[in-house]
Amino acid sequence: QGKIRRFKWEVKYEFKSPDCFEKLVITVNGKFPGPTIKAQQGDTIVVELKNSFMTENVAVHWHGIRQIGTPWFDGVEGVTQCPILPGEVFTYQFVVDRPGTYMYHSHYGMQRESGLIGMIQVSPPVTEPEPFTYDYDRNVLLTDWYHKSMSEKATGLASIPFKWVGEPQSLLIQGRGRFNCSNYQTTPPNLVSGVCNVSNADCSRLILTVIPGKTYRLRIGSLTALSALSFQIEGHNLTVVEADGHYVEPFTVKNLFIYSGETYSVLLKADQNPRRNYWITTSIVSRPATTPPVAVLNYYPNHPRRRPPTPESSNLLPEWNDTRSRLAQSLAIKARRGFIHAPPENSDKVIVLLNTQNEVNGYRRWSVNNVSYHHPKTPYLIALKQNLTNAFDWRFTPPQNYDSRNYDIFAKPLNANATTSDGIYRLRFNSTVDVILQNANTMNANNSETHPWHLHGHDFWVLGYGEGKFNESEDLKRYNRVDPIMKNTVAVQPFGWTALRFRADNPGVWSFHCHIESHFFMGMGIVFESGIDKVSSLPSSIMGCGQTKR
Ligand SMILES: O=C1O[C@H]([C@@H](O)CO)C(O)=C1O
Repeated sequence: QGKIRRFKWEVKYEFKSPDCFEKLVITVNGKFPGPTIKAQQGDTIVVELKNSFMTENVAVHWHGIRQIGTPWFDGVEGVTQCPILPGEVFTYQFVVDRPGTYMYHSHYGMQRESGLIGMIQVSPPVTEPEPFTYDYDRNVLLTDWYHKSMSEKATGLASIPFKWVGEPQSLLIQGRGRFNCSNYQTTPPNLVSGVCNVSNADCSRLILTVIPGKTYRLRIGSLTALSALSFQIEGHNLTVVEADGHYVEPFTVKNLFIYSGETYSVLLKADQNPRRNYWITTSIVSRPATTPPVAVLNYYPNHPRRRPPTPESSNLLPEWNDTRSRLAQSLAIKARRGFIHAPPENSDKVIVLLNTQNEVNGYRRWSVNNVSYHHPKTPYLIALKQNLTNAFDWRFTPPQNYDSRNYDIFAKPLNANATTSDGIYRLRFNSTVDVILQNANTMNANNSETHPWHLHGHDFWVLGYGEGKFNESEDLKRYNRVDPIMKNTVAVQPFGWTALRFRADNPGVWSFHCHIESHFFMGMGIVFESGIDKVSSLPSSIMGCGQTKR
């Protein structure tokens, strides 16, 4: 029987300068990133959330928490709940059932990238210690940062002509980065006037102080809006021990690749020359962009402000387009011996999901099997449970086995027109489902992007990755059926495929989508339902919109 941990949160906008440029930032109780939730496996988390925005709705997703028995508190506006209106208080209540590193963030429109983010640390029961030891625990939450508002970006994506959000202005480590203010005078896309002050305390360099000889567990999470990242600490190795709440057979990296929606725990031993400090960097990979923010690893008792003797740029960064190295890390991640949950031997169903960039009525969109997703006005969970048969397109069966065999993934789509729908994928309760995420060329020649896919309500086994088009007769043989890691977020690489398997054993309605904020907004997602008849009666707090309006 766990403890009940109660939190009272107020979310609002405040002026802050996380990268020295002042803009509106969402804070939780005045903090950005929000407070860390610390709990033990089996505890119940109760968050009383007050929406103090003047004009915006909100909903908060507890990323990686499966919400077993509480599918209505998954926090996805349009899927599991009506949005929380300005001035309202909404109470989330759920059990954290597994130890590990998780995150929380807004799941309303593109609001996540305005700053409603934070971390969740769940410790195991004392009788089941973790299979590694460390002296101290530190959060390293990574984000990319834009100076335009969420509304401006979302409006651009939903306009004709299409206005792409572009690359972020900076990267933040624990909410702090550094924009080169002089760029505002020189670089055309950044010609915006505003307060940019390099001596603002909000953007002072993040200092991670370590005691020589001690071991640190860095809980690294990424909630970027767009960017895939590499994280590195000059002169130090990082030993990966956890991914998305599952223990990893330890392996060592110099550059940790991390996609939006993923968490990793790495062990850092302070075993280098203690008479100096070292650069900590993160950089964008898989897109040709550079905005390296730099933090400092400070060896106690050196002065935290003492500059490392090397240039900031001396920390070796991977090439942005080195897909092979990223794939190599993904392939190196295996479940830890002694903690392997073998996947079911066979699946009941295989769903191939072809990821394409398209147009729908002249609007630029992303589609899955040629269908671009949009939220209904009445959340699915309520519509399905209450049998509201005209709340969304119940008759529509998404093309689960869309014939992608003849689709040329290396070319721009021949016919780029897709359709749009709010139809869902209904899965037999307790069935085992394989999903093949198949990447393809975008609407630009010779271009394919990285997409981190996040599944709500479940963890899945990552069975395999590959380059090119998935080929059943060949690639099935390459699946890892022995010690695959379980995760909730996994990347599909440019022109590649990723295969995963999960058990549809959590009654509810669950979103499965690209964790790139603008891609989901542009339709890159689907919804799974299973076991709706096993969902107990819904709390009235999630209602009040669409057909649930009284
Ligand atoms: O969705 C996207 O749109 C742009 C580009 O494809 C538009 O031409 C881009 O880089 C995306 O990720």
